[in-house]
Amino acid sequence: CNNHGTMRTGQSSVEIQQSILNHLHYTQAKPLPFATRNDWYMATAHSVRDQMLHNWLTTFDIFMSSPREKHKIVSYLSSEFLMGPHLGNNLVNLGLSESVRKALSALGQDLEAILAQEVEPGLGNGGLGRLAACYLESMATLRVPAVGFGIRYEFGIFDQEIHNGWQVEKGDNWLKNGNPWEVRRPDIAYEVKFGGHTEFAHDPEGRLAVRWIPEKVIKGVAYDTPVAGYRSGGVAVLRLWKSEAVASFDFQAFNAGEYYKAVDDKVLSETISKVLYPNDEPGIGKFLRLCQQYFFVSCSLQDMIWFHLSLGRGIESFSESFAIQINDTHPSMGIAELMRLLVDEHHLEWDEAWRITRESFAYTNHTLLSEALEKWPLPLMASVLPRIVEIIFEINRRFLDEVRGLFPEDDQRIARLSLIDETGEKYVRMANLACVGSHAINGVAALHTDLLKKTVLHDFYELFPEKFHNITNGVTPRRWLALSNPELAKLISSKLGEGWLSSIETALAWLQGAAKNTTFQQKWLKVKQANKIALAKVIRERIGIEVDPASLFDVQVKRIHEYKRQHLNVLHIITLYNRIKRDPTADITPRTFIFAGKAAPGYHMAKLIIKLITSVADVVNTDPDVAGRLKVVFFPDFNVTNSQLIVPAADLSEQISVAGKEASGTGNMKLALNGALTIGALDGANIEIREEVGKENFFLFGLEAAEAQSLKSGGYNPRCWYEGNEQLRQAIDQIDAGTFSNGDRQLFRPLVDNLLNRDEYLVLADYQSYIDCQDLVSAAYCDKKKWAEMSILNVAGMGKFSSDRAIREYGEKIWKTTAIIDPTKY
Ligand SMILES: CCc1ccc([C@H](C)CC(=O)N[C@@H]2O[C@H](CO)[C@@H](O)[C@H](O)[C@H]2O)cc1
Repeated sequence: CNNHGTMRTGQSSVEIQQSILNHLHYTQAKPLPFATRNDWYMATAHSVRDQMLHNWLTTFDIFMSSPREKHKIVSYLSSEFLMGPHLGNNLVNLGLSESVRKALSALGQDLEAILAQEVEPGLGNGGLGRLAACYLESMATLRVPAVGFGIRYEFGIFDQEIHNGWQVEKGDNWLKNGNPWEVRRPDIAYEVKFGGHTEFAHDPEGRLAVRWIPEKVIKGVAYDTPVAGYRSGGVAVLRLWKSEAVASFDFQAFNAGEYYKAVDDKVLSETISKVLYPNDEPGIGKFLRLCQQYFFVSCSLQDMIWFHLSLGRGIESFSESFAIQINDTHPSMGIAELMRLLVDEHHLEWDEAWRITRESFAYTNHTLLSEALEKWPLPLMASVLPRIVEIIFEINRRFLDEVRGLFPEDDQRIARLSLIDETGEKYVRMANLACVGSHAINGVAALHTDLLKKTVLHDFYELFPEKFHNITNGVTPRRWLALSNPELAKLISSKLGEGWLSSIETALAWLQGAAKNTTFQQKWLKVKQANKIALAKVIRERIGIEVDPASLFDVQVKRIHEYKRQHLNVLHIITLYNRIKRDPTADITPRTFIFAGKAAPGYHMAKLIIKLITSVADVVNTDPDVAGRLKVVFFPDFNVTNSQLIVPAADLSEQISVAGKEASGTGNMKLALNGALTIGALDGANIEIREEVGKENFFLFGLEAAEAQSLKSGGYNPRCWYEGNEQLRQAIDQIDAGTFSNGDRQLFRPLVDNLLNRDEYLVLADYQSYIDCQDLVSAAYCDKKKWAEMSILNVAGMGKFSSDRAIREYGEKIWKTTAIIDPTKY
């Protein structure tokens, strides 16, 4: 027993049984006969949490007792962490699944039912948020000292319901039953200033300094959630900030009978961490979003400085303690905030402060969509964050002086590089601030990083080529294989033995040897079939559609966005439908098309695409000529839990964004890791997946990024492609004529107009190549043996796409961190 108090970390099913009963008694305070399903879930969760907190405190001790300079802490700043449900994943990573299953069944409880009790924390929109979660788990697995800093939104991403074919958003009150995985830290709280003005003043030591007199001060309180590594004893921490009023009750106002005023401050203050913004592509930034971004970076940096100084180190060595990664531009105000803290509060000279800041920060870009680069209206930022704007001006003045030195007379370049966009309304360019204030900049896939250097960040690449790195995304094989597809994981273990889950980079390739083995192929297909039958059951129960598990499960699951081209997928479905209508005896490979994904509430074209999918489904699914050979399903409320259900059942992975638009994609990796074959263009990480699995095991179609770019800049006229292709024309005419909308010709007019007149994402240009490629897929699927071989080779080629590999690269190329070795283990 160590100095962490009584031993509560027995791992035998009997000890766990006792621990669960203890928590039911001492934590849930529920007499056994009255325990609800949620009480059993909470008690089980607390028992598992005990194990993780023990590992965390043990790891922390090792960290604190190891020589200071040896370890740098990674601070991953992200406005989103899409963690998914914790219990199942923690059981896999701690190796407790079987003993907890046994303990619960001894107590008359079923683990599956308890698992289903957990409400997932949907604190993210999509790729960016989920990547942050996979990276935290890999940092814990690799024992890299790491903290994920973010916002504890009270309401996460909305729950999606489909009413009459349309998306309807429902508030996500995920904390309604409480959250057993977090620990509130009332003693870890920081004040954050907003509004007001700045003035020069002499500080107590007589130094002239700038003082920020805020109009409002908000308190940020930390909530810690441990993130377990896979069988490494490592633990990372997710530290999320909740906004609260400094004084949660104004007694004077109350006495004066102003009851509302008494709690005014409380209500207002709590608004900052109230809800996640459901957009995954930036629009004009909202005031609250700006406050959210500044709030969590200020709390996080104050917390890092406090910890650094508590190690007895001087502020000047701050960058040796922390490697700060900003997840896209959302936390980039941290650069100006660290300057404010170092200059105004710790009285460092500007240059010294700037050295520390640059050495500390690194920036990851996740999107190429130019309109996606965040920029804040200067007047808004100046009124909310007056001191931050002054610092940004000073950073800009010094930076542009540097640039003028290198490129005299090149005013265009100066204007493009400036942190302030002065073309029309004045804006602060957050990507420019991120590039100037960081020592490293990376894209998330080879093509993406290349395009960053050539396009949106070209000027910065010319200025700081040494800063640019590529680190292709990765996903954790623990959640996305071992947890969501245990039968496939077992089958792989039968070939690779144990341990491969923490070294898939090297281990998975060994599967190649079994790809042609008939027995192994049959077992492989059997596992896939079982996953498809399980999904078919859920689709029948939740959506009321009967799908055939023997059909090809064709899956497109991701946020709804025109560049991801869900509507191109629909054009294929209509084309197949017309083939059957033309000749009902035609030989069609039966397919079940499964779509899932949320549309940003204000993104009307994306919502119309959902309506198109559900409308085509209503016609195709009930057409007697089709006779069930085609089924179209829109699976509602795509989130981590539902993704874990759908991904293992996929035969075909739709990665059909137009080349040059999808930065990387991570769904493509999860689906291939679960044996799906990919149909895709040469976009994002598709290119690297195709290289790793073998060109012959990938269904490629479409224009390449350069071709797409030149077609667009060469005056692309989509109407020509429409007129030049009978099948395409018929499909679009049907949508326009109301074939899928009970004759209503207005409903899809905006979509048809867009396709015929703009088609920014080259749907019509890529249509025929896509259809031809899909015909190859249908033919290939009929040869089960060949398909099984290709599926096995896809999984064998997924080693590179482990988030462990990506984290190792960040450690080597950017953070210069080393893992915390557990002396007891080695
Ligand atoms: C301001 C609103 C907002 C919110 C999120 C974002 C993200 C950058 C969008 C996003 O999730 N990008 C995705 O990031 C993944 C992880 O790197 C990539 O795999 C996807 O290609 C990329 O679209 C932009 C703007």
